[in-house]
Amino acid sequence: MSEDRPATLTQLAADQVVKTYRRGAAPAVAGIDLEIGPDTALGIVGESGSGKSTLARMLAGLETPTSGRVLLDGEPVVNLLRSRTGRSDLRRAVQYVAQDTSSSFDPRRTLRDSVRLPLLRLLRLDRAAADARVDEVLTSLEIAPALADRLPRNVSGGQRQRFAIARALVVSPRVLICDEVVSALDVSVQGAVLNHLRRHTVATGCGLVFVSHGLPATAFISSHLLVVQGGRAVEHGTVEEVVGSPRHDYTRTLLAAHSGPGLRAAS
Ligand SMILES: Nc1ncnc2c1ncn2[C@@H]1O[C@H](COP(=O)(O)OP(=O)(O)OP(=O)(O)O)[C@@H](O)[C@H]1O
Repeated sequence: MSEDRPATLTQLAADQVVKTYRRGAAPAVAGIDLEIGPDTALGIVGESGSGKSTLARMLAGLETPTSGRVLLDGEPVVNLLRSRTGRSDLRRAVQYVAQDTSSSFDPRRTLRDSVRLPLLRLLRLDRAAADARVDEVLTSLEIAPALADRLPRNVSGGQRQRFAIARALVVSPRVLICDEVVSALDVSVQGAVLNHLRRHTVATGCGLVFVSHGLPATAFISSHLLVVQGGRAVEHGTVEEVVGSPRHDYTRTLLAAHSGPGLRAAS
């Protein structure tokens, strides 16, 4: 890991993480280092099967590395996962939103109930304080309050995705991990969700990991880009560096495939 950044600014780090799902199989992630600070919005791009989701899930503590370590404030995440307090600390600090929200909500609870739940369970807020916080986050994400009283099956996929983001943000995580959260949305909704995410992370200093096939969306929202191929980081730098002067052929291929008006660095 780089030595030029004060350790206190690194919230979440991967230290040579490897994930091999089956003995003898090629690793899905083959030794990646990264650091996420409060000012970092790291976009992870690469083709299908390159290991992006595996890396994101390891960062969230949802997948255990075969070797290497994920560290939250310097503490190995595997240690945190051993105790209830540690798991709770990890969930407060790091939230993960997946692409497929169809099964991530309890079908019998209203969306408001689901968004409120982490406040009751993780932050131990009372019901009134939790409701006030839910309203605050729904408003910031421009979600119509009436939608929150519906069951998950009674809203669109795009609306459910916004509720999944609200449920992650409600506990004010220090790092938000978004795994292909806009890929299934139509273009106009994609833009709105990206704008909300960008505004929120910039305003609150929440670190962001944004996994996507889509280079334009990723470049828009990110301060840094990690380009992965076959489980390895082939390029890692600021958006300006990677988009402006790519050093690897694979990055140049990705950029050529996505050249167009939407591809620009986040300011
Ligand atoms: N639970 C699992 N068990 C076995 N192999 C897996 C598992 N999850 C992922 N893999 C394999 O690991 C490799 C990387 O998959 P991963 O989903 O991390 O890639 P990705 O870049 O996120 O792909 P996509 O963009 O298609 O989601 C692939 O070869 C995949 O088949």
